[in-house]
Amino acid sequence: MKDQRFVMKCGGSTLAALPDAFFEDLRDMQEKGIQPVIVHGGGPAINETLGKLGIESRFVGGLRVTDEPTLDVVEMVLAGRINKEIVRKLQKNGAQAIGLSGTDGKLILAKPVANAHEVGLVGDVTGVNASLVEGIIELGFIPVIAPIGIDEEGQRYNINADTAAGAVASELGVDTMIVVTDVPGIMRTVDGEKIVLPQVTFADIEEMIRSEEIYGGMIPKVRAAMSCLHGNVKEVLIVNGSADRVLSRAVTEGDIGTRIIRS
Ligand SMILES: Nc1ncnc2c1ncn2[C@@H]1O[C@H](COP(=O)(O)OP(=O)(O)O)[C@@H](O)[C@H]1O
Ligand SMILES: CC(=O)N[C@@H](CCC(=O)OP(=O)(O)O)C(=O)O
Repeated sequence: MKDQRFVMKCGGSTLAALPDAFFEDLRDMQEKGIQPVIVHGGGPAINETLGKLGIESRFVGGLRVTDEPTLDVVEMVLAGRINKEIVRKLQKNGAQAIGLSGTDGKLILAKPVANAHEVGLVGDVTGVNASLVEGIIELGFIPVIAPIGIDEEGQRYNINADTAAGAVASELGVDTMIVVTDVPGIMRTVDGEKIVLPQVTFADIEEMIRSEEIYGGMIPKVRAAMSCLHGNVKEVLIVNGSADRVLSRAVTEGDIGTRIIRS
């Protein structure tokens, strides 16, 4: 990786299980002058809290159907519980971190998604306050960003965390985005055996979506990957968070998980 800066998206599927070693790895990278920017999810924790409140979770095309009461819970869980938990774990392992939501300093500007009539207050990113993120990095902190967006009128939006991370990576102009999840990469069954594909192109992805070999939560990841690879981002890596030294291996060696490239 030429760039010393990268964006990492950390999925809710894996957050609770991330070992201390994962955060120590981030600390070591920070000490070496590598600058991670973290965007996180938290879908399972949102489902759990909504469930406790007796609110049913509904998804259309992988996006949570979000009204104002749901958005209160989404913001509370993502910008409160999960964001602060990540910051605490980083600090406990010797890294320096500051947590913010996309609404702070209008970090993530958003507009309603095209199918807002179906999903409600779900947003697409229209802009990222890159200078705010850069300012935090310059101060020596890892920015930890919750995927809530805001528009110029002050309306909040729930944004899929993969989509938010892709937009942040694009706007910061980093070379690499690393998507940390609960599987070792994009998998395919070959001769009855499940294998991890070391590299996939856009054409491979489109074919695997058509054949339903890529489904569910993997779809927003590959779509966000393709979208940021249309811009300045050169590679997106999908990796498993519990693999040993996964981030430094992804950043320095790139020999882990699935690499998505333009062609
Ligand atoms: N081809 C594929 N290879 C690997 N995982 C896949 C594939 N297609 C769909 N998936 C699913 O995508 C899931 C990861 O997405 P998701 O659960 O939304 O994670 P996260 O919370 O990290 O965003 C995997 O656990 C797996 O069930
Ligand atoms: C619009 C939308 O669906 N937003 C997501 C935001 C969190 C997320 O994306 O978390 P994961 O990365 O863990 O899936 C949600 O409400 O669940």
